[in-house]
Amino acid sequence: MNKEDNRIRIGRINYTNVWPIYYYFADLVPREQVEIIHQVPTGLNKAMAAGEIDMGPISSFAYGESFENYLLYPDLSVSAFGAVNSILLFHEKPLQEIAGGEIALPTTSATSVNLLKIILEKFYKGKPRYTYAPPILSDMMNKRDGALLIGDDAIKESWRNKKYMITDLGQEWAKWTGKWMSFAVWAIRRAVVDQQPELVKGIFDAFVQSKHMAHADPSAMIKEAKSSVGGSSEYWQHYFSNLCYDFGVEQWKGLQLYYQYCWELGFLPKQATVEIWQQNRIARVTE
Ligand SMILES: C=C(O[C@@H]1C=C(C(=O)O)C=C[C@H]1O)C(=O)O
Repeated sequence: MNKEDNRIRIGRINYTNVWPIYYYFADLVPREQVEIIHQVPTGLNKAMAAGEIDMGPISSFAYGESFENYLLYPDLSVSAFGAVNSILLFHEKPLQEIAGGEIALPTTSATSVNLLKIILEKFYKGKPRYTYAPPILSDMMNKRDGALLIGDDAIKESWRNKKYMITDLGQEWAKWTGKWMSFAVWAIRRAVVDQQPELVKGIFDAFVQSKHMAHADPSAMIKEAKSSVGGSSEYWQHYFSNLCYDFGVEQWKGLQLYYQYCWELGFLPKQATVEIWQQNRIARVTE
């Protein structure tokens, strides 16, 4: 809660990928009760862990790090089965040849950097050296074999790119596992669920309604994405309809496998369990 005015503090990833869930949201909740904080995923992950925000999308990896403190909303995520179009590795040589090389990772991401490590280390049996860098492709590729970008940074470079091979990590994950991948999940601090159950429910309903409204008629959202980020209407039509904003059994199964691999490879200290908020009941997801 914001100490001065008691508003609930809600994160928002400042990439286009979350637009459907927010596009109508502000009109559906009492404005005096919510404050929206825009940041890149790693910023939101840290703010949630520090108690500076109360709920919102975080990297699914960050949920795996702090799952004891959070519950997840059902029906809300940024997921894909196969290509995501905005989680992209740029590289000069085929993956087999760079799996032991130098890779630049963006400071904006937590889920996708660990997903890339799983792909290169577990699936391609490599052991690359990683360096973290701000998401600027030309700098990242300086003396490196590959660079990962996420969100709008990845989208814009995919439009400009004439130089590199591009690997979509969602596609790689589906190829090796046959599973869904959820990149962002909607977390709520457990204490907030206890303190503000009605508001937690109202906010959930508003997010879900925004998602349905944006899906039913995406034209205004597509027009705005085109004017503020660039690209064509066809691009955004495909981008939004290709991403999945639901969070159900298929997405949970994919995420459980991701957490298992993160644990096996030592990226997470414990195997995370997915616990879902259900109108004040808690459901633990098991396969
Ligand atoms: C689909 C995307 O997923 C994002 C990737 C994240 C990560 O790698 O930590 C976190 C949140 C998501 O917004 C994207 O960035 O385009």
